[in-house]
Amino acid sequence: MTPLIEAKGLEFGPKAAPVLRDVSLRVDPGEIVTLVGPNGSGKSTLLRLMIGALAPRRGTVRRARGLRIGYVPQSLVLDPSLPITVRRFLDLPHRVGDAEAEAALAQSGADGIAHKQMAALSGGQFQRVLLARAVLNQPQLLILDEPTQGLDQPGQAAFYRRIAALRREMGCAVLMVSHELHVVMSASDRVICLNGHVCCEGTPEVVSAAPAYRELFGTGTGGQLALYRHEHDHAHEGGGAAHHHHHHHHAEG
Ligand SMILES: Nc1ncnc2c1ncn2[C@@H]1O[C@H](COP(=O)(O)OP(=O)(O)OP(=O)(O)O)[C@@H](O)[C@H]1O
Repeated sequence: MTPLIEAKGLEFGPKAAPVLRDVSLRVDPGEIVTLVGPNGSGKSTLLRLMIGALAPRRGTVRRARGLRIGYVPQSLVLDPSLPITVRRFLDLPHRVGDAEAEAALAQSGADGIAHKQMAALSGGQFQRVLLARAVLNQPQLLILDEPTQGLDQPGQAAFYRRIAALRREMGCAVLMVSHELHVVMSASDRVICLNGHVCCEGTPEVVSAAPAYRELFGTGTGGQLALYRHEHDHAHEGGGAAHHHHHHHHAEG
């Protein structure tokens, strides 16, 4: 299958302290790929390289010709002293028709709030409006950076169900960052565990059984991310089913 987007050998950040090293990643049409990894492991940076907002020091990102990407950023701060309605927000940066705007809001579960002020939205509504803006151009690839930050658990579950529904309706692929491991594991076709480099990747079953993943996230955390920084390279105990990338930059004990 021709990938929608394919990154090869990405390096980013200072040579002495790279943020990303030798990261390769592809997304095929229609699949849901989730990036997991500790804080500061380069997940947002990788997404920004994929959309072309950042340039890698080395490596390439190839996008399918004419690829339409819808991007939902990790956070977006709007100046509350600048009033703007949901409807007008959807006109940024390009004006859209009323029918289009309404359809996107409905698809994103944000119907009926077009007249509201952005500053007056709840966290969940705000995320759905960001999603509506991302689906306006009928993207073939939706890129979401921790889209459920600040939502409670039911809100998160509902948001991911909506993403799955959008994928079915629009046939788009999804590349997202999530810290919600149990959601990731149930909602993804493929999981990529990042820690400056790709530690392991594969189906949720394969990744959750991989030693590298277990070392990063532990097994007894009840689906919550362990919030420690993974400073050393994991040991690659032999025989794991996951596709391991070997990058031993320093000695392991
Ligand atoms: N433009 C940049 N140039 C150099 N370093 C950067 C740049 N942007 C981010 N970084 C650094 O890259 C590292 C990874 O940041 P990034 O936001 O990608 O991590 P993350 O995995 O998304 O983290 P979190 O889970 O906390 O959101 C951080 O140490 C950050 O300071």
